[in-house]
Amino acid sequence: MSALTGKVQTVLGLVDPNQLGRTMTHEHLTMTFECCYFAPPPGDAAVAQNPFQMQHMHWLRQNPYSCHENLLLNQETSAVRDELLAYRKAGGSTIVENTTTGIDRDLPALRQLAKDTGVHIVAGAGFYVDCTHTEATKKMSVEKLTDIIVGEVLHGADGTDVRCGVIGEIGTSWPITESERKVLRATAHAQAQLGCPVIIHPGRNPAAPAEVLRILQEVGGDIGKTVMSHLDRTIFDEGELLEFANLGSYLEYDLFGIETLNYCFNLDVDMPSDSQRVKALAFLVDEGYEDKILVAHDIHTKDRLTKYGGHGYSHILKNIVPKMLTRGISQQQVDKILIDNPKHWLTFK
Ligand SMILES: CC(=O)NCCS(=O)(=O)O
Repeated sequence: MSALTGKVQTVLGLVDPNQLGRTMTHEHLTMTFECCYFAPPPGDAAVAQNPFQMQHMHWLRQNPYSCHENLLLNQETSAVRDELLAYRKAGGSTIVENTTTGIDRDLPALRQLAKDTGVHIVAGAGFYVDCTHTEATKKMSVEKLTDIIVGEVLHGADGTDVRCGVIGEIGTSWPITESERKVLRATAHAQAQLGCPVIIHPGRNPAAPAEVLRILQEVGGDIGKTVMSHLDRTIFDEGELLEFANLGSYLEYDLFGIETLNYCFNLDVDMPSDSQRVKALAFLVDEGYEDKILVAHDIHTKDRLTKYGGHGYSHILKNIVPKMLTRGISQQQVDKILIDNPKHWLTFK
């Protein structure tokens, strides 16, 4: 039992879990994604230089990672503030901000956004994928990494007194690297000490999510308090999905709004449409997993902001929820996905 037990930790302090309301469990409000820059298709170098014009927006949505400027969400704090006010108007109340070390977490900005908008913001502790680990990070022991993560939750991160309320998104690649394995072990140790929520970014392979859970479990991680993100681009076969769901983590569909034809990070993947995502949720509900489902947009590039004609942070509340209700998911089940499941996950043990 600690001071955190039974509470949720936001960037403005501890709150009662019943205050959270509708929650997006995987968003970014300020970050950079230069680590994942992907060269434009042959012949498209010129448009990639300056795509923020109406006639290029379709290109940008099909090639979001091929324009440097699009990867700088940290330049859009004012637009994000407006988005959060719109999110509240649409009935949203809480956002879990998954930016970790390696993709430019900005805790003072998050605290200011929470103050300006009244949205509860929960910040993430820990480290993103291997290619963003510094040489110093790669050399750290599991014990040192654990101390850093625990400190980010108990005392504040990045030299601030802003405390993180979840561990993650913890980044993993496929295959999982040695440095990422150490971070995963540290995550499990920190979770065992703190009783806190964990959220994982799996590598882009159907075997990745289960392998991450195996590593966490091996060193005492609490799988029932762990979210597996990005299932919409990772596991496609229904049998494999059920096998994974049976392991007991939360199941997150968090790329709502992305309808890219060619997924540049894994061309074998057919990125699902939002309709297909809703179908996957309905399937999991039918199979009895309604207590484990979470949803979000994982906004991490500029083009997805309403300022640039994108879907914004209110898309699920405004468009996806009505669709869910027409596809066999009841209002009570929607409320579980948006309110109850996030609340249970985010509450410290
Ligand atoms: C910020 C982040 O990691 N987003 C996920 C992008 S991915 O293409 O689904 O890996």
